[in-house]
Amino acid sequence: MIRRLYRLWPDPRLLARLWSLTAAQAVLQGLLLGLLVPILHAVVRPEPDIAEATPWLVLGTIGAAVYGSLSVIADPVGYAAGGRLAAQLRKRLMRHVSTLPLGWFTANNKARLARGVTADVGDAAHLAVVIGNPIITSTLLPATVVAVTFAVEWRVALLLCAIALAASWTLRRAARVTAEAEIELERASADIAGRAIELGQAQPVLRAAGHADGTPRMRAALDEHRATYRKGMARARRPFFVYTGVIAGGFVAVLALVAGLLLGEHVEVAEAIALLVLAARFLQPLGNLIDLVGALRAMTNKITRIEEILATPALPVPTEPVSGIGGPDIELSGVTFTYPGGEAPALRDVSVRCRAGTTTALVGPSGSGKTTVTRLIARFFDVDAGTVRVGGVDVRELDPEVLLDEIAIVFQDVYLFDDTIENNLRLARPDATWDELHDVARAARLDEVIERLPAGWDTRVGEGGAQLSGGERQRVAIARAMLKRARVVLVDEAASALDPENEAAITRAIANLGADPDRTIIVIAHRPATLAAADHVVSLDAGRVAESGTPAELLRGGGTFARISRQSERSRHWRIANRG
Ligand SMILES: Nc1ncnc2c1ncn2[C@@H]1O[C@H](COP(=O)(O)OP(=O)(O)OP(=O)(O)O)[C@@H](O)[C@H]1O
Repeated sequence: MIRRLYRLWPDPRLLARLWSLTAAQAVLQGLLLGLLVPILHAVVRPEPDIAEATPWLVLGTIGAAVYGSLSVIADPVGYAAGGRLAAQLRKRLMRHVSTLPLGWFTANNKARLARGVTADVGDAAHLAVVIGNPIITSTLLPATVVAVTFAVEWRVALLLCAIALAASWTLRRAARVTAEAEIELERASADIAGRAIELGQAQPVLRAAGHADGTPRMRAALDEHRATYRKGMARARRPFFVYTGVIAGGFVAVLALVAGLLLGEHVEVAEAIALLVLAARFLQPLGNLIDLVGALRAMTNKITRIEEILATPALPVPTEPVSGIGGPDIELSGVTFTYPGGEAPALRDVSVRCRAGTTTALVGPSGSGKTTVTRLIARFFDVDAGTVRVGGVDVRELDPEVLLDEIAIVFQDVYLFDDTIENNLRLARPDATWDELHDVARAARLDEVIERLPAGWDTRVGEGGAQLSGGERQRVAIARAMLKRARVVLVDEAASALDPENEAAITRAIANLGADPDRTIIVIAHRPATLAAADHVVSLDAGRVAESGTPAELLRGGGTFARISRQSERSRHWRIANRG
């Protein structure tokens, strides 16, 4: 554990200093206890010899002064260490995270990162100081005491070694049982949390059925949780009792052995007293170790989570990156890709060519790989086989900043900052003039949204853009892409139903984006109007290109694309007829 902690910090000198001070104090304490032997030897006799005891007493006083000084030095070091260690580790995590592929930032991983950077790092740093020190003291002090005891009476020293072995075995068992009990408790807690969510979500149904306080399944989960908790606690406590028994039994054994040695005249009274004091100082820190088991486990979990993030491989950066592209054409050739941890490839041998200045529509059933194509172009991930080229350059050879400068992404669910519309647009180009802002707003059909807002351009859009509808947020993102003058724009058109005004506006906005002959657009299309306006359509199925060509060619071909188009046309008419 100590080694794992040490490896976690980029500059572990602070930790090393702190732990060396603690180690020095523990060893010194053990050695000072050893001085008891000659002192008691000189004093505990029919005629005490103070002169014989004096040098040892002086040595003891010097040792105590050194011990005191070490405490004075160690206290502020320990006090400051927690905060500094946390800051160091946070910096290391953030630096590593900034090198990870964008594809790593899934909702799950973002939650892991947030927990890692805040709670886990803070706790790990705090525990490194708060647990590291007692662990060092509780192991080094008994070890020094055993060494000193060997110098006095080897039989007692051997008995102490046997007690240490038994304690260590029980401690390991306690740790294992605690871990198992924790897993069981966690499982039962997750189950009960699931039932609680269900209880909340299903309230209307439950009330209607006269089960407002939950179904028998929910009550059974509660009972099960209670039983597991009781069983887990009882199981986890057992090794603790055994450990306490080992320590107490150990002391009785030492007492018996020392008494036997005294009666057999193998040791004198002074030595017997010293041996009992040494045994007491040996057993007390050893006894404390059991209290650290729980904290140690908590720390192991936190360290494992931090280590997992740090172990995620960074996006490889070329040694001599290409610093610019020619035209904005895009080419995927023979691309095969499986998501990290995924079982089947999301794309298999996919080849797609998008000429500069054209609009390509990606279509296909859910899960066919449309989003994956756009993610690979933006290099959220690297392909397993084949190449992705932007402007003729393999994206792996391109300077990552250049690639991100050239590309704008319009997600289905656009995230906006809780700021004004103006500032949300200026994010793309802070020095844009008012004319430019108005131009892009008009082209993205955002002008009509701004006109309706109470404070126009100065309207704050709320957390994540909550004040605007999904379609309106997409228009902001399209305007941003225009302002950025991105030559490659990847659009994931909103799949959910939009009101006719937003739908028409977004189709128009995408068409305006594509009006620039120096811009290539790839749009994951869900609307017939977008498909009809595309220069080229690529239809994907189960990660493969099923068909490709102009919309007219594909319609004539009568394949999947023609079928999807006809279906969506029919449902569109159906919707319109229903509205009417
Ligand atoms: N982050 C991920 N990790 C693992 N597998 C993923 C991930 N994202 C997508 N996949 C899988 O890759 C395959 C292709 O997914 P993709 O999102 O590209 O499809 P899609 O055509 O865009 O679907 P949709 O229209 O539903 O968005 C699917 O089988 C999906 O389950």
